[in-house]
Amino acid sequence: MRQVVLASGNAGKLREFAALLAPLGLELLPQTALGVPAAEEPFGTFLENALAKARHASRATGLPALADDSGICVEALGGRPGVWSARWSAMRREEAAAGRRAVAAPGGAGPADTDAANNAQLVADLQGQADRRAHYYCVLVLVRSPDDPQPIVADGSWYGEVLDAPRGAGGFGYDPHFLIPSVGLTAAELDAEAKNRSSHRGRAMRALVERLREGGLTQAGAA
Ligand SMILES: O=c1nc[nH]c2c1ncn2[C@H]1C[C@H](O)[C@@H](COP(=O)(O)OP(=O)(O)OP(=O)(O)O)O1
Ligand SMILES: [Mg+2]
Repeated sequence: MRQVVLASGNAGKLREFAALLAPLGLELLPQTALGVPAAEEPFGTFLENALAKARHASRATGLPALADDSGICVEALGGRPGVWSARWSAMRREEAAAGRRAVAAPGGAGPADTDAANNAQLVADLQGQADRRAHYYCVLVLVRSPDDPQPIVADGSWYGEVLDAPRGAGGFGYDPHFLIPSVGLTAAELDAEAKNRSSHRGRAMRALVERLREGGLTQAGAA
């Protein structure tokens, strides 16, 4: 296996993957460069959404595909935004309009909200809340074909706290509001290498590489 489609349209993720995967000698092709439209991600688990994204990109291109589904899970919000992270501000608007907490599945193929809107929503949700604990979660799924019976799966978490006031210009998404207490910096204040060393995505990627080294891909005839 040399060419792999990256089943993501998120520029922040793509930058991080380029660094994380450089040592593997794989040629990574962002799905956007191949004209693959965003997949639906309607499920209530990160795993199911990642699998759907990987299959979608592999089916569209005929290539192996790697997908990432990730989000921020906040203790005081019962683990939300979670799988709704990319569409959190729209989700909360819909809930407010409906006057109740939504039970429906996450956002389908609708466009993600801007980071600024999602961050503002999260800060508003935590107004007056003393418990700031949160973690990022990332699951990666690699399929060799759209019908691969043995998807390779790895995950990772990164623990921190949500800050009201943003700090830092690196990273993407919720990073300016995500404080790592042990270093006293937000994820957006870390340089790219430092973020990859400790992030949910970095951990998941290293676990995935471990799986690949165990023989997953070379045995499967996709080389
Ligand atoms: O390291 C991170 N630093 C900050 N924010 C992050 C991170 N990792 C995930 N996140 C947030 C961004 C987005 O609000 C959601 C992912 O949503 P998710 O559906 O997996 O990605 P996406 O829609 O942006 O792109 P795509 O589905 O094409 O990969 O979690
Ligand atoms: Mg998405």
